[in-house]
Amino acid sequence: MSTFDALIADLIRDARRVQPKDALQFCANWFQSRLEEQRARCRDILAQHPSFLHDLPQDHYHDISISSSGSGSNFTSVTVSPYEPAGVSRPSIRQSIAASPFGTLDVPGNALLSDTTPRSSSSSMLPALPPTFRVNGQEMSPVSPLTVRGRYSVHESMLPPTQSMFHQPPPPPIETAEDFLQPFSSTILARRTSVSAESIPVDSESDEPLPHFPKTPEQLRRIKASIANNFIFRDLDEEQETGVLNAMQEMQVEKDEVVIRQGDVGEYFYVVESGLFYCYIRQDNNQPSWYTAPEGARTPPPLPPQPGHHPEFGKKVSECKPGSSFGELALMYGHPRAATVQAMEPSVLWSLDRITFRTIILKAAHRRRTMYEQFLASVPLLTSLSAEERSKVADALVSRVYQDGEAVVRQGEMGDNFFFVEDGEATATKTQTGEDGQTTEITVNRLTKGDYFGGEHCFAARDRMLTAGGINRAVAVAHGASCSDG
Ligand SMILES: Nc1ncnc2c1ncn2[C@@H]1O[C@@H]2COP(=O)(O)O[C@H]2[C@H]1O
Repeated sequence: MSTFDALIADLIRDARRVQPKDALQFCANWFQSRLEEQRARCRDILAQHPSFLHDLPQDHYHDISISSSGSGSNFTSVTVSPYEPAGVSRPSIRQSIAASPFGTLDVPGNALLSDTTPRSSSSSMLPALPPTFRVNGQEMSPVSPLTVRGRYSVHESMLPPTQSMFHQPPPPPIETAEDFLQPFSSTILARRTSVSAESIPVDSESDEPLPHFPKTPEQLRRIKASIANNFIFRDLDEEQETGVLNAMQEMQVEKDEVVIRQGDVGEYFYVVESGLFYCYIRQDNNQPSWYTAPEGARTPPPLPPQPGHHPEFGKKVSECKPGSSFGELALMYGHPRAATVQAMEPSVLWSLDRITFRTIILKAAHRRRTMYEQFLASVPLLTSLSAEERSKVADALVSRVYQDGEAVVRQGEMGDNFFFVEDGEATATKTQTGEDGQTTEITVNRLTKGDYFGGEHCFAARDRMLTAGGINRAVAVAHGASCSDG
C-alpha cells in the first residue's frame, strides 16, 4: 500500500470510529496532527544526526501549490525542507510535552505559541519561540495542508463555516506554496516509528524514552486503585502498566480550576483519583477560549442562558468521578479538545502525557482490537458483519478467564452480557425437578471456541446454567452492546 493509500485508510478508519459532525474539520485536524508529529520527529532525528541532512535528496519534500484555476497542469512545485536548520531552536516531540498539564497549547504548529501569556513555573522547559519551518528560505509556521488561508490556520480551522464567515473575509484564491503537502515518505523516517498506535504496525517500538517520575509506594497504591476499574487500562500487560504508572504525575486541583479547555490542543490524559469534574460543551461555536475576533468582525448574538449551561463553557454534558478519566479524545484523534473540564471541588488527578498515552495505551488497544477482530472473524454468528462492524464489536469485548468449574452465568439470573467462548470449553447445564421433587442437573450443551451464549433478548437460553467445564477464556460483549432479535 502506498503512503498515500495508507494515510487515507487510517483517516477513513478514524473518521468512521469518531463519526465527526464536521467531517471536513475532522480531516483538517487529523492531517494537521499527523504533519506536526512527523515534522517534529524529523527535527528530532536531525538534531541527533545532523549528518543525515546531507544524505537526503534536496527535492525530497515538496509542497505543491495548485493555481486558482485548479487545473492539474498548473501545478508548481516548491522544495520545502522540514529538516533545514532554521536559525531558531525548534521543538522536539519531547519538548512538545508541556511541563504543565494546563499548558496544552505548547505544541508544534500551534499558532498560540506566539502568545506571550506567562505560563507555569516550569515553562522554562518550553521552546521560547514558535516552531517554524523554512520554505524557499522564508520562515513559516506549520499550516494545515487542507487549509487554503494564512499561516495561523489553527485559528481559522477551528471555526465552523458559518462562524468563520462572521469573522473572516471571503477566502482569497489558492495561491500560496505551502497550502498542499504531498504525503511524506522519507528514508529517514523509516528509522523511527510513529507514536500513533492507530496507524503503526502493532509490534513496532518507539525508541523515544518515556517520562519516569519516581513515586512512593503509597502513590503507586493510589494510582492503581484509581485505574483499577477503568476500561482504558484494561489491555495493559505488566510492563505496559509499569510504563504508564512511571509516566503519571500527581496533580492537586483546586475548586473551579479548568483542567481542559474546549478547542485547545491536547497534551495530557487524566485519571480522577478524588473529587468531581464537570464536562461542558459549547455548541454555538468551536473556537478556543483564547481566540479573539478580528477588530470590527461581526459576532453572532449571545444565546440566552439555559438550564445546565455554564455561561462561558456551554452545556454540561457529563461528570467525572473518582476512577473515571477524561482527555483521551484529543490524544487519540488529534482533534482540538472536545469539551471543557472544570473541577467542582478540590480534586486529585493523575496526568499522563500524550506520548506515553499513544505509545502504550493506544498501542495496547490497537493490538487488542486486531486480536479480537481475528477471533470474531472466526465466529459463525458474526460472518455477516462487515469488517467495520466487527471492529466495533471487538472494541466492546472484555475478556475474562474462568477457572474450571466456575459458573459464568447461572440459571434464572438476569443477564445483560453476551458471551463468546474464546478458548477452552463450557458446558450448559439445566436443573430439573422430577415428579418425586428431586432436582437433577443435566448437561444440555457443550460450547467450544467461537460458540456463544447469554443475551437473553437474543436467545431463549435463560433457563440454562453454564458452568465453565474446562473453559479457559470467555469473551463477553460489554453491557450495552446491541444484538438483534432472532
Ligand atoms: N459528551 C462529551 N463529548 C466530548 N468529550 C467529552 C464528553 N464528556 C466528557 N468528555 C471528555 O472531555 C474531554 C475533553 O478533552 P478531549 O476532547 O481530549 O476528551 C474529552 C472527553 O474525555
